[in-house]
Order: sequence, then structure tokens, then C-alpha cells
Amino acid sequence: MKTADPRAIWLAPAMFLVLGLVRSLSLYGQTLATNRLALSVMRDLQNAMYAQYMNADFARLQRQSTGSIISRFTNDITMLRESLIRSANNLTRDVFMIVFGIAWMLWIDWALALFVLVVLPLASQPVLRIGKMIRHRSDQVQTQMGDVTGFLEESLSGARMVKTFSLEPYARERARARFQDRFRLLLSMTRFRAMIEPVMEVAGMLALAGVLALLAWRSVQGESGIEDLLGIVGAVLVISPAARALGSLSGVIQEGLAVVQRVFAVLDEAPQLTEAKDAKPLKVKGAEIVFDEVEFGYEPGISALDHVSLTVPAGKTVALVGPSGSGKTTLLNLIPRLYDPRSGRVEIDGQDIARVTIASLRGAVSLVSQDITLFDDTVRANIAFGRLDASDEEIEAAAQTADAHDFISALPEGYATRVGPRGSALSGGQRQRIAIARAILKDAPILLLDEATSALDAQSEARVQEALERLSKDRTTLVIAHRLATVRRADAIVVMKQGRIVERGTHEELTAQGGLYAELAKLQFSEG
Ligand SMILES: Nc1ncnc2c1ncn2[C@@H]1O[C@H](COP(=O)(O)OP(=O)(O)OP(=O)(O)O)[C@@H](O)[C@H]1O
Repeated sequence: MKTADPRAIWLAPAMFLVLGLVRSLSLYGQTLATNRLALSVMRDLQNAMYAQYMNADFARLQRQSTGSIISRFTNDITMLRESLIRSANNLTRDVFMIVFGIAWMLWIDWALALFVLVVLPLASQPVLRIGKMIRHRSDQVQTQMGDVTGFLEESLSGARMVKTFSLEPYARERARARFQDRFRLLLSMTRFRAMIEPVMEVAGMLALAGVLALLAWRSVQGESGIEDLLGIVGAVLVISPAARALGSLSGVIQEGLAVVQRVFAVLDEAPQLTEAKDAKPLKVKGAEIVFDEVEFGYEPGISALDHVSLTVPAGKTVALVGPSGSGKTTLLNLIPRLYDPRSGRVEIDGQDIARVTIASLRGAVSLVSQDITLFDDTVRANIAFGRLDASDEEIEAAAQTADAHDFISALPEGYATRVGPRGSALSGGQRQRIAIARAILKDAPILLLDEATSALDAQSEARVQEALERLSKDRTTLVIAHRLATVRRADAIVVMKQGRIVERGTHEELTAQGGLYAELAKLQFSEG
């Protein structure tokens, strides 16, 4: 036996090792790079979507369930990520293999390669068609997932109502129907997915049979020999698995595309309620509010406010009363431009609010409503939402005025105590006083108050009332009144009915009139 160069003996295993190592490292690098890309796309889309929802019209956010919006950020985005990662990992490789295979064929037998170039797109038609159906179904699956998330959010956050009304069977039934829907949709999606492989098998066989027939015919004619045959078979062996993989990938890509469409539909939605191009900051002197022939409705053809004209003089308090659904909340919501009137205008100190910057307008308004929003953060942070740059001293001073300092100091960690989801660790009266402290801190010249209808205990009630009185002093205040004490104190009372103002005056004047107010006053007002 010939003795080889001893170094050459080691060369092969060493090469083998190096190659293996390079392959492993590049595999690791590729996985990391594709995942990084997909994750960063995901993060950027989430940021863009969140910004879009934050800028969206209030009306639009009211219409869609919170759960289904959340589902866009969770389910839609997860689906997109999976689709992106799988495509990024396989798409280039498979396309490269097919191009390589066809180039190889072209080199051996151009006529045959041309034939393959014609047959391949034809054979992929059925798969593309299934892909389209998958995309359509995938959109339905995601929409339904939003519905399920919305339902879960609603029923779980309403746990108190569900339990006290023994609504568990009703809730279970509604859940069952949704999960059944989900099952049905996913099953039909699976049906389409499962079709891809067999359809590809048949299409592939037909294409291959065509290639072989052409090859056989050409070798009978003596135009190609055994070496060509071997080359072609080699090329087919390269192309077919890649084409197959691409076929299965097309389903995944279509699912991703369905999500992309949904995400961009959100991103492309332009808010209706926008700032005027030449908008200037609102200049507040006394903060007189004027409603001039304001007409507004939520649905076409139905008026929630029917040509309302009203002046709230600077620094005065006007109480709104009226039966449920008469338009009181709607009137309040027009001032910070949560909605725009369909006709007529709202002015503050003579400036049309549609022509001032939205930030300056909303900066001039404090809203204390009965559905108090506390975030799961510290007491301090929840008060500071009134003015984000407030110092600790200012926050404590606001809490003092709102009669909240004592109970806050008694909490386990004082101002650093977390309030729990939606402020669940606090009582109703405590939550209200935090909301009042927030408004005191904001120190806006206009106060919009939606008095709580739910009764607090007498002591808590008195404290909340006193805090509100301090807050509304010297501010232009529009209050939806539910208490006798409030209407008595108001400079004027406005009575609304079916979107119109039907009576105006003081408590004494209106009681003496014996109209709608007198009737409401008898039934509606608690002594507080
Ligand atoms: N988001 C909405 N979409 C459609 N219609 C609405 C919407 N909000 C209110 N409405 C309708 O507009 C009318 C006025 O409602 P609004 O909430 O202003 O009444 P309200 O006087 O404040 O009632 P309440 O005292 O019961 O709170 C009602 O007929 C109500 O059904």
C-alpha cells in the first residue's frame, strides 16, 4: 500500500469537522437573524398600531370591543411572526433550489427546461387557489378570535354581575357557542391546509409524467442520450422537494398576508376628528362656554342633541338635569371634542373649539365622571395623571384638598401603594376622591362633572361633595346633577328632554313653575 502524506490523512476529518462547525454556526446565525427580523417587525407594528389606536376617534374606540382590539396585538401579531419566521427561513432557500435546478436543466436540454418552465406555474395553480381560500378563512379566524377575546374580557370583568345574577349558565352557553364557532372555522381551515399536500402530489406527478414522456420521446428520436437522462433526473430531484416545500409554505404565507391586510387596514384608518390646519392654542380668559345651535347624533337621522343653545358664564356652575337618555352626557362630551357637532358650534371665550389645537382645548378641561379610570399603578401616579410633571408636594396638596390625604396615608405604602386593576384595592368613595385630586392637580379652568349615581355611605358622600365644591369654586362648571344639594348650589339649572333644552332657571324658579323639573326633582334627587 502506498504511504500517503501523513498530513493528508488528517485533512479529510479536519475538513469535515470545520465544515460541520461552520454549518452549525451559520444555522445558529441564520435562525437568530430571521427571528430578530420577525420580532423587530412585530415590535414596530405593535408600536404603530398602538399609536394609531391612541389617535383614533373616541367614537371609533367606543364601537369596537376592547377585547377584539387586544386580540390584534396578541393573536394577529403572533400569527404574523410565525409566518414571517417560516417564510424567511425557507423561502430564499427553496426559490434558490428551483432556480438552480432549472438552470441545470437549461444547460443539459433547453427544450425540456422550457417545458418545465411552462408546466411548473400551471401545476402550482391549484395550490395558489387553495392559498387564496386559506387567506380568506384566516381573516375569518382572526376576526372570530377578536370576538372570543372581547367576550372573555367582557364576561370576566363583569364577574360581580355574573355571580350575583347567577348568570353562569348563560355565560357558559355564550362561551360554548363561540368556542364551537372557533372549532368549526379552524377545522375548515385545516381542511384547506390538508388539501395542499395531496393536490401537490397529483400536480407534481402529472408534471413529472409530462417531463418523462417528453424525455422518452426525445431519446427515441435520438435527440438525447442516457447521460442527459441522468442529468435531468438529478435536476428534477433538486426541484421537486423545493417546489413541494414552497407549496406548503404558500398556505403559511397566505395566513400571514391575511394578518398584514388586517394590520394595515387599522394603520390606514384616518381619524375623522382632526385639528384645523391653522389651529391656534386656546386663549382662556374667564372660560365662558357657548353652545350655538348645536345639532349632533350618533346614528344618521337620529338627533341626540337637537339645536341646543346654551351659555355657561365664566366661573359659574350650570347643572344639567333631565330624564335618562335626554342628551346630558352627549352635551358634556362635545366640550373636549370627543365628538364634533353635525352643525352649530361650541365656543370657549369666543373661540370656536374646532379651530383651536386639541391639546390646548383638552388642557383647559377637567372631567370627573362616575366611571372613574384608575390604572394599576401607585396612588401617586394615578393622581399625577392630572399633570405629569407635578412634584410630590403638589400631589399631596391636591390630595389634601380632595380630602384623600388621610386615607392614602393610612394605606400600607401610602402614596406608593398600588391601586390594583381598575383601582380594585380602593373603595368607591376613595376612587372618587383620587379622581377629584387628579382634577385639582390639573387645575383646568373648565370642569365637567358627571355626578355619581351610585350611593356612597353618608359620611363618604359628604366628603366627596365637599371636595367637589372646593374643586368647582371659581371654575366654569357644567355638572350632570343627581343631587338636590348640587342643583340648589348651581347658578342655573338647565332641563333637557329628548336632546332639547326645555326649561331653564334656578331651583326655586323651576319648582314654582311646576313643569318637568318640579316632577323630576320630586322623583330623582337624593338628599345627599
Ligand atoms: N355611543 C352611542 N352610540 C349610539 N347612541 C348613543 C351613544 N351614546 C348615547 N347614545 C344615545 O344618545 C342619546 C343621549 O344619550 P346621553 O348618554 O347623552 O343621555 P344622558 O342624558 O346622559 O342619559 P343618562 O342620564 O342616562 O346618562 C340616548 O338616546 C342614547 O341612546
